[in-house]
Amino acid sequence: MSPLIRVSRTETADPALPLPAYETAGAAGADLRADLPGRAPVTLAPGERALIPTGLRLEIPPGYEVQIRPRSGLALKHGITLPNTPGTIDSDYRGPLGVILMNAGQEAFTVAHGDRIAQMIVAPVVQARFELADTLSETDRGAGGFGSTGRG
Ligand SMILES: O=c1ccn([C@H]2C[C@H](O)[C@@H](COP(=O)(O)OP(=O)(O)OP(=O)(O)O)O2)c(=O)[nH]1
Repeated sequence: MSPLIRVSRTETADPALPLPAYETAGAAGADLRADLPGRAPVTLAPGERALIPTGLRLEIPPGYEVQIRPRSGLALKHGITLPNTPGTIDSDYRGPLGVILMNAGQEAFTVAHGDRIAQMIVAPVVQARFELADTLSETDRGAGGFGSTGRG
């Protein structure tokens, strides 16, 4: 069965704003909306970023995380992205969910109340254990990285 994420609204949120929703049967991401009730739209100049409230708090079940990712349409048409993509929402976080929106385009972009600004992906996550070791197991790759296997 799919995990249940309990959602509450922040004190100042617009109760009429739709909750995150999957737009199609096979969608991986549920769209998040800007919650700016009674506030002027937020205009991002080229290169500018802002924390946009969603008006939501999440109760993510243990063993899961939420990733906040850009919407490709906004990215392609307007250069709108998230500098921290994918934003990580921890299962024990109960604060307001915010989206750090950045304008990597060449023109100003305005976010209005209710706009779909990003999408959230729910994913299983594991916590590893960490142990200090004197030596690590050997592999064919060894220390090769950062393009060590050549171009293409
Ligand atoms: O795009 C984001 C990223 C994070 N968060 C919230 C939820 C997350 O659980 C918390 C902490 O995020 P993160 O661990 O990425 O931030 P940090 O800079 O390491 O802060 P902290 O020291 O609070 O963990 O902030 C958001 O609302 N939106």
